[in-house]
Amino acid sequence: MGKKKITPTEVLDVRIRKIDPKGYGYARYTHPPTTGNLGKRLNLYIPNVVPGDLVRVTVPNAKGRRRATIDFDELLEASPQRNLDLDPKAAPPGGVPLQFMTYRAQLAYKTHLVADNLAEGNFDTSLIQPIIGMTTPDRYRNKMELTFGPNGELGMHQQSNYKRIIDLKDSIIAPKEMVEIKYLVSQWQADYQLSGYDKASHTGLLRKLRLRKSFANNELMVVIFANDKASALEQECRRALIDRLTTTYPQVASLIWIENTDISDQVQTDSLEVLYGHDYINDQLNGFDYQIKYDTFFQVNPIQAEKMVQTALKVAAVDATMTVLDLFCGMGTFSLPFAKRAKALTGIEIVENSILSARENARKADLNNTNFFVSDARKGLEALKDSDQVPDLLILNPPRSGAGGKLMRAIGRFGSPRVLYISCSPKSLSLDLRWLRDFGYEIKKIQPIDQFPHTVHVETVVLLESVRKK
Ligand SMILES: C[S@@+](CC[C@H](N)C(=O)[O-])C[C@H]1O[C@@H](n2cnc3c(N)ncnc32)[C@H](O)[C@@H]1O
Repeated sequence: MGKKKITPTEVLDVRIRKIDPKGYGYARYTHPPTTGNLGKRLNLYIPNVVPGDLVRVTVPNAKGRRRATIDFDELLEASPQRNLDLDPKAAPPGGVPLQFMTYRAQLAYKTHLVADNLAEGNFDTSLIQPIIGMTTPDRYRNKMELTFGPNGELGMHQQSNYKRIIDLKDSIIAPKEMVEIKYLVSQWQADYQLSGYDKASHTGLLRKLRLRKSFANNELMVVIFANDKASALEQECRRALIDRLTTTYPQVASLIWIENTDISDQVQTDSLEVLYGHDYINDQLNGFDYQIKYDTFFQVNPIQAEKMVQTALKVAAVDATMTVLDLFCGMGTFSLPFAKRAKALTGIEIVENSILSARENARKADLNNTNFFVSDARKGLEALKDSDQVPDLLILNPPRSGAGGKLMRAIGRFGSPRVLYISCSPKSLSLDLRWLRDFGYEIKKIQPIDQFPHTVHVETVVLLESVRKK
């Protein structure tokens, strides 16, 4: 049997051309004629770099490869877009692929992202307003979700290898006390020798740690997802978790244990036990109170969320004569401020807990002109179709995957004179908006807002008007 041919490892110096949608730097290497691999191109995807960096990489088996995802060995030349305050090798991972880019460069990158995606749909990109950024773009998140690994890790899935959990040391976007609570929980786990969940064998107790924080009220929620009930814990172990958390952090207003025995990684609930406090925390946004449960969606960056709602109100120019429909309304982040100015507002949302909160939040704000109901957005829209009143303004703020063609066509047929689309994905935004063009809608305003510094995501508020003659 002939020996398998081993092609040599190559050490290459490459310049980063751009950041791809997942946050990897992209570099291209074309093999020179002398290597006998003439003109063949090797596409390299390199984390923790910025466009313009010159880096050295070692690529195993380079000759026959077309692509490689690989860490760099050495930063040979830093791009002007690089944040030189951060040690290029020292910063921890954690869903923040742009953390090495200056914040100014991040904002420019995101503006391009919005423009490129809208240009692909042949939309007028001259309507794009200067992006609204943060003054201090660090430690802004009010929610973190960490995974327990089978070897005692507690952190994030590695981007290039989902099975591997990288223990979280720190994160530029997590509030300090969330990072400290991570250490506290890890210590408790080690002291009581509790196993982390192993997805492959479906064994191990602890699965996920979800932390939520109200910046406005200084309240914390700690949620542990486990493969068994809390009653499986010994009394002392359970007591230690509660005592350690609540004495060190008196702001813990809710500690919840959720049993999730499902084989899939989806967060689901077999049973829920409140170990301490309530099953919610209270937060505020734009002067409204919001009750947040473990599974209710709430905008993750409260400082920017306030600016986003203010922008939406300004762009849509709602007044007391207008009726509003808010699809994907969540707990009413947009609904409440809009209802305060409008004649009436209907909100539709699929998560029951969110609708219960939205009703309660509206009641606390003395808003008697709201009507919230649990439904899939498209089915809810269908149900409203037969009522004689088409709302003057339709708001939609779908998840990152977008609304999709079926719903967008239904919105087009529904025929509200104005549509306000708030999107956290320029790609799905551009795809969704193309559907509305066929129904005679034109874009009037486009406002990007950086809700997610250090990540590749960006929020965009778009106002459309129907220009079709009735
Ligand atoms: C990006 S969030 C926006 C929520 C709200 N507008 C806010 O700002 O807080 C999207 C919301 O859509 C909800 N959702 C997801 N799929 C849905 C569907 N098919 N129909 C209705 N709501 C849905 C989610 O539960 C989530 O609350």
